[in-house]
Amino acid sequence: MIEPTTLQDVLRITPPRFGDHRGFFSESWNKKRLADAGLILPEFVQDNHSLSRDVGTVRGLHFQSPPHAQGKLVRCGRGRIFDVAVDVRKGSPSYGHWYGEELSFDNGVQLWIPAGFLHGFMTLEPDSEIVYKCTDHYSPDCDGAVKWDSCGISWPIEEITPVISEKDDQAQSFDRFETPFVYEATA
Ligand SMILES: Cc1cn([C@H]2C[C@H](O)[C@@H](COP(=O)(O)OP(=O)(O)O[C@H]3O[C@@H](C)C(=O)[C@@H](O)[C@H]3O)O2)c(=O)[nH]c1=O
Repeated sequence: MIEPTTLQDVLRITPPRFGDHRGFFSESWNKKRLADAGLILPEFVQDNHSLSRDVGTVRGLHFQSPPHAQGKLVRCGRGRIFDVAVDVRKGSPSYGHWYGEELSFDNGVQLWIPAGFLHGFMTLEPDSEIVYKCTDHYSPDCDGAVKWDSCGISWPIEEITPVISEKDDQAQSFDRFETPFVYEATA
């Protein structure tokens, strides 16, 4: 099932799961199935997987600038995360707006986040894992971050100090961020 979100071009994808007495089987990515449903995504060239030990770990908000901008197809492999996209396409009607949703091992929901959005997440269970496909390779020279708490996002756990990387702690705030992305209206 492919569903819109409150952000144009960010999509929610829920692949079917076939359950039986052993557990379930699911095609977590099937290019043809999505194309048959009308969704043709750019080619994926890298798969990423990270583990976050503590509840309240925040990674983000990240982006890669052109020419190595990345679209990401994100899911939770274990545990639960609150995954967020922020529209930073200059000229977009929803510039600066964010969308967040709980992705979990149990719900199997995926988010398609195209280039032009910041991406980040907060873990809601210990030992949560995120798995995501990317449309461009990692490019440290194009890597950038915006401070996780500078975009007005309503994070689900507000009462704890998040576990974050030094890089994310020193990230620029959203009001100083000069976006390298430009909105291109789709038909
Ligand atoms: C992102 C990335 C990192 N690395 C290395 C660099 C560094 O030594 C180590 C950890 O990198 P980071 O601290 O940037 O990892 P992390 O904070 O998990 O970064 C990720 O966050 C989420 C929210 C995203 O959307 C991703 O695109 C990516 O930016 O892994 C790669 O080798 N390839 C990659 O694609």
